[in-house]
Amino acid sequence: MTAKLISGVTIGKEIREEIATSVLDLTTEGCQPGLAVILVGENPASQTYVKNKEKSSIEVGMKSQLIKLPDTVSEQELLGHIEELNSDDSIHGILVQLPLPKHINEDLVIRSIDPNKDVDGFHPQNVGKMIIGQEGFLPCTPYGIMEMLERSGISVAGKHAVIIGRSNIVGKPMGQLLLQKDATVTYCHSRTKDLPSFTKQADILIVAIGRAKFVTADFVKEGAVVIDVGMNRDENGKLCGDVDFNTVKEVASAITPVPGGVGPMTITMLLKNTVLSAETALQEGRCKQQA
Ligand SMILES: Nc1nc(=O)c2c([nH]1)NC[C@@H]1CN(c3ccc(C(=O)N[C@@H](CCC(=O)O)C(=O)O)cc3)C=[N+]21
Repeated sequence: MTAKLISGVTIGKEIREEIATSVLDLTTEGCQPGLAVILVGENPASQTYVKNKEKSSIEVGMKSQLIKLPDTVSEQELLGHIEELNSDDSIHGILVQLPLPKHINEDLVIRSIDPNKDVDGFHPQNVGKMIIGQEGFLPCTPYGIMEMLERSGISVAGKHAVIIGRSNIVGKPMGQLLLQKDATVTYCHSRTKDLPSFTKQADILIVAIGRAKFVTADFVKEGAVVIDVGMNRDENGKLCGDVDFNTVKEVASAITPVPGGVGPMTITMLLKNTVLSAETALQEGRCKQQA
């Protein structure tokens, strides 16, 4: 059996077309959505991601603002930039690229972002709202995965979803979103004993561990849906996921590739959240009238 490919590029493109329409409407109404990205330091991977975000936001017609700071920047100065963006009515989304240098307190930085502009969905207020099912910004990677499943016609209710990884930005919220759609959810992590005994039960397997090609065919039940959140470099320096794509595609019923899977969806949902934020701002009269 060869699995159906779930393309984040194709599904992302479909959603970005919807987003572009909303951006045009908002712009006509005097509220062009604006996304600000703060990048601290010169990490090449981060620079690539940030460039990608900037390009994508411009493609859908948004205003994009990139603030580049040296990795010696003080916490106070960084907080000053966030404060300024918080009170800028032409900015609806603020993203501070993580990770930050060690001398900066990441939690403090995240908490300083106006929850109404927290398009990453990392602020504790948005995390709390997600857990109790209230409206707020959903974290982009899990949100993108839910959209991929839905738009691929994969139902979640009653399915056993097994998640490998328990980070605050992927694993934990992923389980919550799946639970909200009535999946039975199991979390696995680095201390889980006999990992394959759990993953082999999965109807939907979400892999977010950060180890290249770690999940092989013997971890996967015949017919399972496999979502690869990994972003690694293999021995040849090529981008690869946490899933051994070539063996797993022979047992899975559907699988996401890397690149071209979850990554593009993460950026798509960032744009979606920025549009949602601008729509709220317009409704609440917080939108700066633009030329
Ligand atoms: N505050 C914050 N928010 C983030 O959302 C955030 C972050 N910090 N720090 C880093 C991670 C990583 N991340 C990616 C997004 C898209 C791709 C992506 O589009 N990847 C392409 C390939 C890109 C390439 O060729 O390198 C793909 O999978 O096809 C990758 C990685 C967002 N992150």
